[in-house]
Amino acid sequence: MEQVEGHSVRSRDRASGSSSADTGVEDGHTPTLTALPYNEDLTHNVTVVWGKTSLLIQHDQGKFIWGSFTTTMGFNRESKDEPWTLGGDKRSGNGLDREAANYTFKTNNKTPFYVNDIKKTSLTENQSKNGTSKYVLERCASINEYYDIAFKVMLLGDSAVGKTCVLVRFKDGAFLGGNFIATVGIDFRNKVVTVDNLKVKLQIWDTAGQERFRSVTHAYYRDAQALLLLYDVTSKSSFDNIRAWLTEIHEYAQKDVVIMLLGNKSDMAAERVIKKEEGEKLAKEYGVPFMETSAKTGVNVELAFQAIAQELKHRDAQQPNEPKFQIHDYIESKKHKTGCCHLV
Ligand SMILES: Nc1nc2c(ncn2[C@@H]2O[C@H](COP(=O)(O)OP(=O)(O)OP(=O)(O)O)[C@@H](O)[C@H]2O)c(=O)[nH]1
Repeated sequence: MEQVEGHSVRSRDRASGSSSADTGVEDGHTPTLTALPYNEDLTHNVTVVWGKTSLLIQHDQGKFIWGSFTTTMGFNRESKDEPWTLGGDKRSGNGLDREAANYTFKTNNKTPFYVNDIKKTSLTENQSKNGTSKYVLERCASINEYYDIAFKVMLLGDSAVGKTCVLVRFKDGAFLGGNFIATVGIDFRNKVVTVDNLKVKLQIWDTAGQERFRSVTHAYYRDAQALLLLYDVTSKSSFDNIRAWLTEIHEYAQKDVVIMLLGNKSDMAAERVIKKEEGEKLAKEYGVPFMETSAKTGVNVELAFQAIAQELKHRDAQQPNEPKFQIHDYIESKKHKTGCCHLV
């Protein structure tokens, strides 16, 4: 059976290689998919029930995350640009997660809104001076989201290059600062992106960079349709090891796997030891697309995954006489559109 982070399987699924019916079970919830009528200016009364996410994480990842908690919302929206990310605020847990309360949300979201689970400290505490409330949307962002096709993507690279942070930035729009906690083994998150009006689910596997987990992660290579290979622009060894990673990839991955090289932590200008040109040169040598990213600022993170989704979708739908999708051109065209400040 397909391993599901928590999302229903509704259609063709390249990630599992099979076609599956809707299981109806997502993130441990059994969602009720009753569409609420669209209202330009919806106000939702939400009952907040605390503690479920901790149970979920315990179940999903086998660990209890103590000391912090964030809002979790189950909802449906057309794209990640919909107006739900009202701001970000991570706080320490202080026992409030045993409380229950009624909060009111106001939104002009155009898509039906489903509430499965909302966690927060206190609404009054989080009301900013101008009266708007702040919420962090995490984990359930794509709950209930329909998709047409799915692919497996893997994040690879040395320990501490920022794989988990890049994934969290892409999935939740947040940065995991603070103490570094190395990934143990392998973990994954799903995210649905839109490519030419098609919903493409990316099942993204976050691997442990530490050598001792290598044999575990090798087993997952062959199922991946795309690999994001990361180095840290402030770490020469992580850059030097890219060649070894590519050798492993050629040994264990599918022959036609899509590979993209990412130089992460581009925000750390003062500590940088690897020039952007060096990354470009290496990528060119191996014929793979390249960009510098920052999980901290978000620069190019979305673009990297979007480009992968584009490439995979086009490959899947490719007709024999059709010209191939040019991922390099796509990246360059999008980079230029983001303007001066997002270029690296
Ligand atoms: N400044 C900055 N720090 C980052 C960035 N990405 C990650 N970090 C930090 O780098 C450290 C390692 O990040 P992780 O994402 O946990 O690294 P990883 O590659 O998943 O590590 P493993 O799980 O051991 O393979 C953390 O302390 C992050 O906060 C970034 O883009 N900029």
